[in-house]
Amino acid sequence: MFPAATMIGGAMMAKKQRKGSSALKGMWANMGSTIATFMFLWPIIRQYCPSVLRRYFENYTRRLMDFFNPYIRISFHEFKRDSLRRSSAYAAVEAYLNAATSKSAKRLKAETTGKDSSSLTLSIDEHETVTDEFEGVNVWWVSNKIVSQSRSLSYHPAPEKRLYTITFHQKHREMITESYLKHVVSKGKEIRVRNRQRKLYTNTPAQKLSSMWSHMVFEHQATFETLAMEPEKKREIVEDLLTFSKSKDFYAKIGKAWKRGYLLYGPPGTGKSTMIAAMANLLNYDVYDLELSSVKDNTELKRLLIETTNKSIIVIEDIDCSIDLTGQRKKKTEKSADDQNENLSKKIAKKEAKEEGSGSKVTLSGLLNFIDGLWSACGGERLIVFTTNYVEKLDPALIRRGRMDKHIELSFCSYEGFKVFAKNYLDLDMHPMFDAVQSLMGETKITPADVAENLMPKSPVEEAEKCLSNLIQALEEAKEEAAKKKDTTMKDAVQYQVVDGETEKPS
Ligand SMILES: Nc1ncnc2c1ncn2[C@@H]1O[C@H](COP(=O)(O)OP(=O)(O)OP(=O)(O)O)[C@@H](O)[C@H]1O
Repeated sequence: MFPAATMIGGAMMAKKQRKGSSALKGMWANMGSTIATFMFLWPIIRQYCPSVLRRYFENYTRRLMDFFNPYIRISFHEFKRDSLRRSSAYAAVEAYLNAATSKSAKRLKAETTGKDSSSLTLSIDEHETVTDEFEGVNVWWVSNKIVSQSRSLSYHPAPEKRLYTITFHQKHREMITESYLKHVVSKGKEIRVRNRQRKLYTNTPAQKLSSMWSHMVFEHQATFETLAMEPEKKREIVEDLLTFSKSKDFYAKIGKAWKRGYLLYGPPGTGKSTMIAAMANLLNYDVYDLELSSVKDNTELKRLLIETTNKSIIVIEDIDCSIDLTGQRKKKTEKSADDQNENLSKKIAKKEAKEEGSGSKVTLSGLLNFIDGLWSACGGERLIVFTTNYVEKLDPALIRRGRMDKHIELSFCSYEGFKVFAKNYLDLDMHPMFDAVQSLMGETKITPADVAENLMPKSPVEEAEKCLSNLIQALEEAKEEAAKKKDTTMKDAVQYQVVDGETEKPS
């Protein structure tokens, strides 16, 4: 009895379900044909419908669809609105997606970027959708591209604007906006730091208008290990740099912008530029090599500063002859008597030639503002490095502590410095010829650049002894030269006394 009743009930249920599903099918079929008819008619409506009415209609259709659509979309645009600066959130999302989802994507872009230029980096191709999962919730990311048709945006470096869009169900809104997106951005930033390919930027005048940063990959191999310098001094500089890079909270606590100024001074060829490269390699920073004579005025200087990124070194080389920082353009330099001044004259003349063309109007106050004005506090983790061969020629305001926090003198090569070269260039820790080098270095001056040049093997088979004897010969020549110079100076002084004597007592 019971099973029979169940069977009848089951049959009735099945009949009801069949009826229901055929009604549902009919409804879908009707809806499908309505949509098809509408889509067929829409171009005709679009053509004859007045534009105001059409916009009104489109607007309401979108609102209606949004009302029924349970999915939320958030976009991350490559460039901030009305800005040439790349959005850091976009860059972080890009890095995150490339690492997290490129394995599941079906269409990928391959580029030779990254630390090793021989290896390929894969990233999601345009219009590709990838799924990511976070705490059991699925989200969908799409990579998009908008090609700008507007002529007014022709100055924009990228007429194609890229964006990433994330779509998720509205019931996960809180979790996605408060946890997931933070997770994506922080992970993406971490990945970027790990894969960072450091860049060397320089400001080049764009079509004689204003200068813009352009960059190339920074591949200088100098490190503090290869830098020839007294070990104690080197350790102190390395500690100073590392302490700076870890002091974000300290700078915030004392209310100072997170930046530090370094003044590197010393004769040509003593390793100022080499030290900047070693600094960048130690801290993994980008380098902005600022050519002041190409900067039109203080406003442009400010803009260039704003465009620099965190974790960077802003370098102004040969600051003493970059531009006239006293308010007046430097006059053509008179021919100086000694070698050092001759060197300075050449540098100034070269910069002046550039200035004549560019007409830089950057002033000392503009530069001081650049270093520690309000704008300089934008961003953080930046080193500002000035180099000069003639520290005494600089305006004290420019290099006072607080602006240039650390003054580092790079001087002639010491015996300790030579030992670093011998180890790096010749793989020698000790050699009987070292004594001769040490004693000559105590008697005469030689720049690290000259030591490097002499120790460089001139052919693949040249032996270490030959390189050392080249250096000894160079040191002996430098000693002789110095002695000759001293002799001439003394003779001149004696002559002068005699002439003086004669003037006092004419014969
Ligand atoms: N202290 C050093 N350690 C290692 N190499 C050095 C050092 N000083 C100079 N050199 C070598 O000499 C070359 C020139 O040095 P560098 O350009 O750094 O000198 P500089 O002080 O910046 O000169 P300038 O004042 O003319 O710009 C470098 O390529 C490097 O090989």
